[in-house]
Amino acid sequence: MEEEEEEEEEEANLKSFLEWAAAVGISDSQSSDQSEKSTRPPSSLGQRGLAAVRDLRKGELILKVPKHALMTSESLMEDRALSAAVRNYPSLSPTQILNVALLREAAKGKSSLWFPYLKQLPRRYDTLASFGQFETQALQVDDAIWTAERAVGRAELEWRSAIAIMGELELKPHFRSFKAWLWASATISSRTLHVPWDDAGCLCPVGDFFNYSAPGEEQFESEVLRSASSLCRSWDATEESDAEDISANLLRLTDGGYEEEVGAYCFYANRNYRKEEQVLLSYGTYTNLELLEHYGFLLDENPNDKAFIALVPDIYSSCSWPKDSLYIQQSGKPSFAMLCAMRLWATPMNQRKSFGHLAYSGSQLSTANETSVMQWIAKNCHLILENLSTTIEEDFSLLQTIDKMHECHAPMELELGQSTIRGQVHAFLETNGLLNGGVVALHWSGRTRGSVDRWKLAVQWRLKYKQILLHCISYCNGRIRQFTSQDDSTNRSIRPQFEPFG
Ligand SMILES: C[S@@+](CC[C@H](N)C(=O)[O-])C[C@H]1O[C@@H](n2cnc3c(N)ncnc32)[C@H](O)[C@@H]1O
Repeated sequence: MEEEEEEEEEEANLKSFLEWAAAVGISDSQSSDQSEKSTRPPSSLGQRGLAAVRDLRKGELILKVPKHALMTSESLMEDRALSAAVRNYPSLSPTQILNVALLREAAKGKSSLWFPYLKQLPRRYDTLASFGQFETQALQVDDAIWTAERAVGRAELEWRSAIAIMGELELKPHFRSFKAWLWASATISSRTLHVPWDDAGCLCPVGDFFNYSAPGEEQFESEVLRSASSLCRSWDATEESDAEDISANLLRLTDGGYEEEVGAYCFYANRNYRKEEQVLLSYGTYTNLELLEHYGFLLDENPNDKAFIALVPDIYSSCSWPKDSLYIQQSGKPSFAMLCAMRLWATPMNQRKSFGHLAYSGSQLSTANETSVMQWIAKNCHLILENLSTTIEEDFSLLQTIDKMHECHAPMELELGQSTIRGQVHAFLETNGLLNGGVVALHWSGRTRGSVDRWKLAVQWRLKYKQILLHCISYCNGRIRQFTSQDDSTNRSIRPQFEPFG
């Protein structure tokens, strides 16, 4: 019943928002003819989003949001009290200012110009900053746990340093709370679009309804090759020099932007769409952990996903590649830089200089060297998988159990086969206060549903991580098998400097 009421309320909010959007001139077609409309919310595709109402061609303008409808720090500063207060706190960052301004606007209720927009915004987000202790630990991998803890810590720090201005603005305690701050900062993190005049970006009504797809290969390659061409030039065209390796941090692709001459934020179809298909936008190139951190979701198939494994300090110091370029790709293949760095590291110190050029060009140095590198990587991926507290199979079962928990709302009806899973479900119920004297509480509040969703995201993330490591082991073993079945015609007599399986 509670859920039904919520859905009805959401529908009503969406309806009044769309009426408001049309009234402020947000338009999804180039003409006023309704048959020319290109998109409509909501999509019938799970996530709230935008669907094509007719076939769309690549490059076609699909949405225009005039500047006066954008919510930016600049537009919100028309509130004199706000702009005066902001002047008194020069150390606040652009994002903190937008955060405060958003909370102040939300606190105005119906008297805000953006009320219909604010009312239909999600009430809850699953970005990493909203992860509790249990959900954070469920990520299992140290790097990810650290990223989540950093996100929470940063949000808290930013909130603390904005308490004074929120007090000066006399925001009600509810809007000054850390919970409200997290809501505003997740709204900004997951919904703002880039504008040239403010680092905090803008909230773009209707424009923020587009869901995400990773940059398409075609689009990705042309953009990457263009922006990375200068780097590529110095590299040999070896099989490892795929564009993905070089470019990950070079670009942030989008399919829309603010156009000064039009005075509006304009969105274009990034490919052809069939009628009823969901129109997606590429917010940029993100790993699953980054998507989780900034947007609160992850992709089942993310071509930009990466798994980082701890390398010995000597590897980092023996090369000039930045640490974040040394990773395993979604396919399981080590990144170009990771291969170069490891080949060099596996070269005796006195030969590194002479083989540096070859290593940096992405070439294999010798069969022995390559075999050692592959063995080292495979062995370490194995060790990591062994040391994580659940296996891939257990994570799969746990995800099924979590889905059932969602459906039946009463976990005591669940068949909890494996003891690891039983233990994890028990820990979840206990952490969320759902075990009343050993009996599972039947009432699942919105808060509990949020915790279940975030827990599921954490398990999905760690499962993807483990699958990348597993693919990597297969990749390395495949390479080793290749070497053992072929003559070492490229052996340049460099001996590995370590015994991987010592
Ligand atoms: C800019 S909003 C897009 C519209 C959003 N779905 C809504 O309900 O308003 C970005 C948010 O949409 C969701 N989202 C976007 N793309 C997604 C995808 N491919 N899969 C799952 N969720 C997605 C995430 O919650 C993300 O934080």
